[in-house]
Amino acid sequence: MPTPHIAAKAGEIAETVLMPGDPYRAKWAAENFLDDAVLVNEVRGMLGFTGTYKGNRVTIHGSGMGMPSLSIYANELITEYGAKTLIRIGSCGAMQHHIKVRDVVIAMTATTLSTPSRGIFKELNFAPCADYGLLEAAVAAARTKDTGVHVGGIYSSDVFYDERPDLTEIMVRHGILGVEMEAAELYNLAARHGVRALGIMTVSDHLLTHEALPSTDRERSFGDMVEIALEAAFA
Ligand SMILES: O=P(O)(O)O[C@H]1O[C@H](CO)[C@@H](O)[C@H]1O
Ligand SMILES: O=c1cc[nH]c(=O)[nH]1
Repeated sequence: MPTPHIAAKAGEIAETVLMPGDPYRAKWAAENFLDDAVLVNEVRGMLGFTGTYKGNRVTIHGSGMGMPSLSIYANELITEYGAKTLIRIGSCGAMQHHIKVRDVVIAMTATTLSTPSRGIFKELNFAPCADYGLLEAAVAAARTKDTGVHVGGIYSSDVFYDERPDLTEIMVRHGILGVEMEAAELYNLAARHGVRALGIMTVSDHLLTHEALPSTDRERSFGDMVEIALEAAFA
């Protein structure tokens, strides 16, 4: 400590870490939802802040996009800084007609074609799984809000620009709620290290209707999701 990718000193990272893909979403969330937020990392522009929420210490740290990037930050946060609860606060593309843009999706599990853990699991099709206590608390927190909430399986993709309409059709037909790019490996790492993890995503675009929010909204407008994550972490 510090690590190759995180410059925070010992004790500057909280046991509870919220992880958006976007480092500027981390900044916005820290400034708007934490008290006394302090910048604790900016190596490579991957911003991390530590502050408090209702008196509880929290770090909000970017993961970057994609499972290899998330894997670097989550590994270092867990093994070097002692993170015990990691909640992804992400965006996703909806894959079902009953899900609307700006609804919140809470991931029980995440289907993949591959993850950075494939080399460890080899022939084993390990089922990445959310922490049930966090999941239950997040659903309860979400039910207190007006936002639509959906709980189920998502797809963690290695690509944003997908060239497999056949695969999308299969996932839609099997009830996958949405697509994002990090949750499966977060769940794999949490299982490996015995910590808690949950993925909460706000729908930023729709694969079936082709609606899409602008990047500024993806950075600065997903407040319900941040509050759901914070309430779940300390329930
Ligand atoms: O908005 P974030 O949290 O980055 O999440 C989604 O957005 C990125 C792609 O635009 C990927 O990281 C995907 O998982
Ligand atoms: O990975 C992602 C994230 C948001 N929207 C998508 O379509 N894909």
